[in-house]
Amino acid sequence: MDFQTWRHVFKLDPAKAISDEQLERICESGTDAILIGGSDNVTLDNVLDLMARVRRYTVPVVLEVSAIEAVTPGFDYYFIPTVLNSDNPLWVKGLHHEAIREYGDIMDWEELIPEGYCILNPNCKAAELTQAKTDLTLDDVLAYARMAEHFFRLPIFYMEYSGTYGDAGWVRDVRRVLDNTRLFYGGGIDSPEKAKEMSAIADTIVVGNLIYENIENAMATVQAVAETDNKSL
Ligand SMILES: CC(C)=CCC/C(C)=C/CC/C(C)=C/CC/C(C)=C/CC/C(C)=C/CC/C(C)=C/CC/C(C)=C/COP(=O)(O)OP(=O)(O)O
Ligand SMILES: O=P(O)(O)OC[C@@H](O)CO
Ligand SMILES: [Mg+2]
Repeated sequence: MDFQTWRHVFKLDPAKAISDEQLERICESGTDAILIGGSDNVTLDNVLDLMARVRRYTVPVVLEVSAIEAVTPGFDYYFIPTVLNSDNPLWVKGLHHEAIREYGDIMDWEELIPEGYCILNPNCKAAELTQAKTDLTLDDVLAYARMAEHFFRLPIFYMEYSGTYGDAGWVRDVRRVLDNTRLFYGGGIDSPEKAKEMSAIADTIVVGNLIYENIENAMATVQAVAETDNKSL
């Protein structure tokens, strides 16, 4: 299992309810992985509950850590966001320092995958929580992408438009400046057409809210990505 080959990922929010039947469809959909994460009300109880339910299936499962108290063993990977466009150091490296003080001795570093987030929707919860500076120009975003790849050498640069569909032109320009860092795109994918458009550009697309809003469309994004490649960029 290697996250570097993933093209489609579903993000499940531990704070939201999902039926067993819907969860089965998501886990057996052919998606490359299930990412468990959210920006608020993430507790150890709801993470453990969702992990146990997803573990019935063979799909890889990742915890995207947003709260230290909800970290628990049993995941294939731990994705750790650092918000590059926040000027509050807590969200860049502060909580990370605290968590490494707590778990540094027992950590399997191979399972820990840092993600350089650039949050671009000013109205999403994650932007509000982390005080992200979202009034950015394309040049600002390109600089964050280059910083992720060449300065911090992060394996993932995540363009986060959570809740709204992003600018495909910007995503394309960012993709063109990245060689080794993988570009994740997430936000507002609510149809197979949008999944196709973004997966023709980004390395990996993340589908979140749609799971809870329109499960049929969510399922259709998997096939749409399977039919799309991003080789011609
Ligand atoms: C015991 C054991 C197994 C230990 C394993 C070792 C391990 C993994 C230790 C943890 C190490 C570590 C460095 C942890 C980091 C701790 C931490 C809390 C870091 C801060 C992360 C961060 C910047 C969070 C801010 C919020 C954010 C960017 C979340 C990402 C997910 C996201 C944007 C979800 C979307 O949110 P949603 O709820 O859907 O809201 P909207 O739809 O409104 O956007
Ligand atoms: O919920 P949506 O808008 O699909 O966004 C997916 C993901 O990027 C959220 O962190
Ligand atoms: Mg969400």
